[in-house]
Amino acid sequence: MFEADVQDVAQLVATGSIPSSAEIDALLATAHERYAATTDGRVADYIPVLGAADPSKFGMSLVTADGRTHSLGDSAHTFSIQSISKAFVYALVCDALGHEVVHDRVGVNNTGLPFNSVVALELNGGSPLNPMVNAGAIATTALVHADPTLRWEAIHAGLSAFAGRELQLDEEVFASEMLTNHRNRAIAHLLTSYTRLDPEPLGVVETYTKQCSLSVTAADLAVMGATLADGGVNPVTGQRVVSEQAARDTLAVLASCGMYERSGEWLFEIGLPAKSGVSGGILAVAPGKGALAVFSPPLDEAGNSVRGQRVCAYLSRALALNLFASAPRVKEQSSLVAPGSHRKEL
Ligand SMILES: NC(=O)CC[C@H](N)C(=O)O
Repeated sequence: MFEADVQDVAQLVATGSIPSSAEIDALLATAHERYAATTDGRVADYIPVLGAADPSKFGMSLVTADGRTHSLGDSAHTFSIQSISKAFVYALVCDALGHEVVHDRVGVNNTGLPFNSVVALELNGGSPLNPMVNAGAIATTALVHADPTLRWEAIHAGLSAFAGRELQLDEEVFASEMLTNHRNRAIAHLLTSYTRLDPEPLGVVETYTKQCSLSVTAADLAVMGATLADGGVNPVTGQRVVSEQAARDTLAVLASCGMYERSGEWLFEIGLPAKSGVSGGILAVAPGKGALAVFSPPLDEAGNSVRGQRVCAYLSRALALNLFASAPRVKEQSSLVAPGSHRKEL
């Protein structure tokens, strides 16, 4: 899908080298121009208030792991973070409890099914399989704290630290989703029946819905992603938000599950850990380098922003960010090859 779309894109930055600020600005401008006229995709409306989003809004922001920010278009437009929150709540839980706890309760494998699938739970004996689908995210949110007030405070403070500013709750989105989140309530009850949720299920769904209703901009998301790219330290504020291990764990889960049932295609073609949300945000992280966030509400069938995916495909290629396209000299420095050793030619 994306390969065909970006076949004409030249790699403008040598693999392994650091692009200049002017190069990044020029590439963002080209990406914006290239995809501004795209009309594919549909705005999500199963959460009623999201259906009123302006499909023409289009913004992007790139923050490097050393804290340089580049933004374009509607990068300061606020929208609810939705499923992108799942990545950061997972990071906070891994930081506090260690990944083993979430691994036992949730898992790290792709379901191959839509993000709000009930069948996926039933097929797997009540295991949500991963923390990026709704079932796994609800189970992960439950691990933050058994007390609902402390649970919300920890999530609000944690996600704000990732963004480097205090994030606000979008009350309208929260109210709209609380009126219509019957499927998530069913999922939480099912998790309880499988003893995968300790606190009261509806209380956990309320916290989960709140975390999804936090208001962010593309610029915020890029800082949040750059914090993961920077091993858990927010490169703009300098604050350590989570451990290096928790940041690494999160990026690994984003690579396998962040784009739901399209995660395989995404990794194959774009080669970056990423997370999408139904309000139209996409965040792609280049470990050690930085993060790119795009906001554009029209979505594909899997619930991923259409323009967002295309911009990421374009910039991953132009900026040589694909993790699997490593430069030969990186290979020589790898600890897997002992210095001075020569592998026998096969
Ligand atoms: N994919 C998403 O962004 C889904 C999040 C949304 N709050 C839900 O639970 O359905």
